[in-house]
Amino acid sequence: MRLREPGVFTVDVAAGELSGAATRYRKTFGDLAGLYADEAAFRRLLDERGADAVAYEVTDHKPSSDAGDMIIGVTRMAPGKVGAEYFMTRGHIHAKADRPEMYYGESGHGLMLLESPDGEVRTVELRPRTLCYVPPYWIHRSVNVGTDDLVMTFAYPADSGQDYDIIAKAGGMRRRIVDDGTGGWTAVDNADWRPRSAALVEALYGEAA
Ligand SMILES: O=P(O)(O)OC[C@H]1O[C@H](O)[C@H](O)[C@@H](O)[C@@H]1O
Ligand SMILES: [Fe+2]
Repeated sequence: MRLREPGVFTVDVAAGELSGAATRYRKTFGDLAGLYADEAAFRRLLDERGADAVAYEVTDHKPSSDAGDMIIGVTRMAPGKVGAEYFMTRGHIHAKADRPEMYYGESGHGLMLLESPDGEVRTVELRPRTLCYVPPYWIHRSVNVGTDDLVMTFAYPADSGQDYDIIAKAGGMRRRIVDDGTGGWTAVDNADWRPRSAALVEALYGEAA
């Protein structure tokens, strides 16, 4: 049996990264076209910051993509809004939909926005030392509802994969996280959202249905 070597990494909370991790994934504002409700505000943001400005960045350790192995890393998200809508990640369901994930708040104030295949919605607030469990089959997206960088450590099974189309095909997630008018957050309906067909929901659940 050829074993992998143990790894040790440092969560650099101030830098918002996993020091020593080999891979880095960056999403710029230019990558996030179509995500936000207020398109004019989105164009203004691109003009002000430039399409290449980093919206969020992930540093992670991906030892393999084997079933039973694990990917660990750190996400850092900038604070801000597009119109009333707080900055968020693209969001996904795992390509192997029955794979879970955990997120641990390191700094900042965030939310995990979750949506089940048949359109149930949950929000979990993330603050330092909050551990959020994302169960199998839930679409998930992080939202920075604070005024500082949101930094989270995460871990998920190495064979999970990410499917982004599930959100795009539904016209986004069912709810949008917006400023409540006093600097807090509230969830509002996304008028563009369309329910998934029963056949698609069943296909996602596969043999577990
Ligand atoms: O994949 P996105 O929806 O763009 O979110 C960015 C990242 O969020 C989390 O940190 C996940 O664990 C990463 O695997 C993911 O890549
Ligand atoms: Fe995930």
